[in-house]
Amino acid sequence: MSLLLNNPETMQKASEEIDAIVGTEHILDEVDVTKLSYLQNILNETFRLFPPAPLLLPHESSEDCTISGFHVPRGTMLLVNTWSIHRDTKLWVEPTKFMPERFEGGEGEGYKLLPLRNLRRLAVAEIFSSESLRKSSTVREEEVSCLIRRLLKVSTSGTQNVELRLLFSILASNVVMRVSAGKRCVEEEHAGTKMEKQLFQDFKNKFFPSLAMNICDFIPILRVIGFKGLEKNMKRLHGIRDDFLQNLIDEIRLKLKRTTSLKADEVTDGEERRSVAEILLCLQESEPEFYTDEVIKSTVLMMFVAGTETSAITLEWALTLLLNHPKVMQKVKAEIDEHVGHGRLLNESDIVKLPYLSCVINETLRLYPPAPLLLPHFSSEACNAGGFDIPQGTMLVVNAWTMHRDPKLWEEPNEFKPERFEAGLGEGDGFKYIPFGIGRRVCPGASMGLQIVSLALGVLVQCFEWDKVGTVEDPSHGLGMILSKAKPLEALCSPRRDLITLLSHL
Ligand code: HEM
Repeated sequence: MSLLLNNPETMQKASEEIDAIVGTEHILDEVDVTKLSYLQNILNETFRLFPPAPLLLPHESSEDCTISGFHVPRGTMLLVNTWSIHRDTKLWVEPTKFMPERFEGGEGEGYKLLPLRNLRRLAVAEIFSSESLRKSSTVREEEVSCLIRRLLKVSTSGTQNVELRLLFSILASNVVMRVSAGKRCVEEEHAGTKMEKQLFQDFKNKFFPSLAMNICDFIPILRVIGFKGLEKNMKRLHGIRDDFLQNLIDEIRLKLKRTTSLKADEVTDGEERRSVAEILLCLQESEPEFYTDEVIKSTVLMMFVAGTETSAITLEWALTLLLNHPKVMQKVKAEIDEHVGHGRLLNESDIVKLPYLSCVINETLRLYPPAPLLLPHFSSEACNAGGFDIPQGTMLVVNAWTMHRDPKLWEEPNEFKPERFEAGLGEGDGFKYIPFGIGRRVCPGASMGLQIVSLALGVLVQCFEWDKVGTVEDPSHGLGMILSKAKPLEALCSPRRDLITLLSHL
């Protein structure tokens, strides 16, 4: 009540909601309360700012356990400081401000009320570690083989013009979906059918909201004043995504129950590869308060959204650049022929032996970083960046695109010259080349993204002859927060003669 008295606009908005939903015919009752989402946001925000039990009640660990990386012996008294979690600047935008709107669209229900830093540590240790990456290599190799089979099917009768954007997007989405949730986004049996396009479009609509939604991440005021019915659309989208993700994890939970009652350590130590959702569901058994369904859904969602288009777009740009630079294409091919040969398909363990292929991918990411403005960052304290005083709580947008093409930092910055990466990046060069961001919020999936792109590009060059459809493949890019090619890539493709025998066995 005190907060409402001090915030008359919020009071007004709450009373308008009650008038609209309850009306003046009867006194508001408990059934009405469930329909009053803004009122509930006010309560959530009040609990966040003034939790009645800021230290919760002391808990005693009944057995040895690990909480967020800390070993907690049996019989330890545990105090949870809700007050500081709820006012942590790394978790909340303007945490001391009373803003019930922050809970709109379900935001804050799950992971935001949890220590995100710990979740990130978990992500790095369990999901993106080199061991997890190694275990998921078969997924990437199988999906790349699927792509090759598709290309082979259309091109065995002779050189064919193929549209690659959809194929690359399906490849990346299937890999990320299998790694995160254990199943494909589109099954191979639907390859090339209308059903495939429809299924994939449905997937995209769920996880890649329109430009309007992205714009509001960068210009938050648009959320408050409303932008093209944005608030309504976001709520609708949140509902659709949430149903999809909940069904997905319920399905996995059921499967886990049916098969075995594995414990998390058995799951992570074993050789068998398990999806991220499966690992988290097993951890849920021992730490249900931390690994809630909300946390699991958020983690899987984050992987879909951040991992699929970025990888697919990089692959599309890389092949575009190779088509426009036949000498570079030739050099990549020669490297693969020398180190892998024609007797077997290139696999992930070959990538370290292909430094020039890596240079091509680095140079692609320099010229066309898929997230040219990275993600918006927020200054948790006042600082000075590049000579500018940045007050605490400022939204910072880093323009990686400009840095990657700055003539003070790069020689002939607009030229495609993979050789510039041959000597590796020197100390401090990391700050001028940031396709994955840098620092604490650096992309945790960078290694996985690089593996997807390197493997797919390497195998495409190893198995097929490629050519442009016209004289030059148009390198212009579209508008948006994600730097995709303006015109989807089409190319002429035919199987390499030397590899016909190998390809016929795929
Ligand atoms: C070539 C492929 C990729 C590129 C270029 C890329 C790039 C980026 C960039 C620029 C950011 C923001 C960093 C910042 O603002 O400082 C980011 C964040 C993120 N990326 Fe990637 N990414 C790629 C692949 C992946 C993959 C495959 C995954 C997981 C499956 C992934 C998961 C994430 C996540 C979860 C975040 C958010 C991290 C946070 O907020 O702390 N990315 N990525």
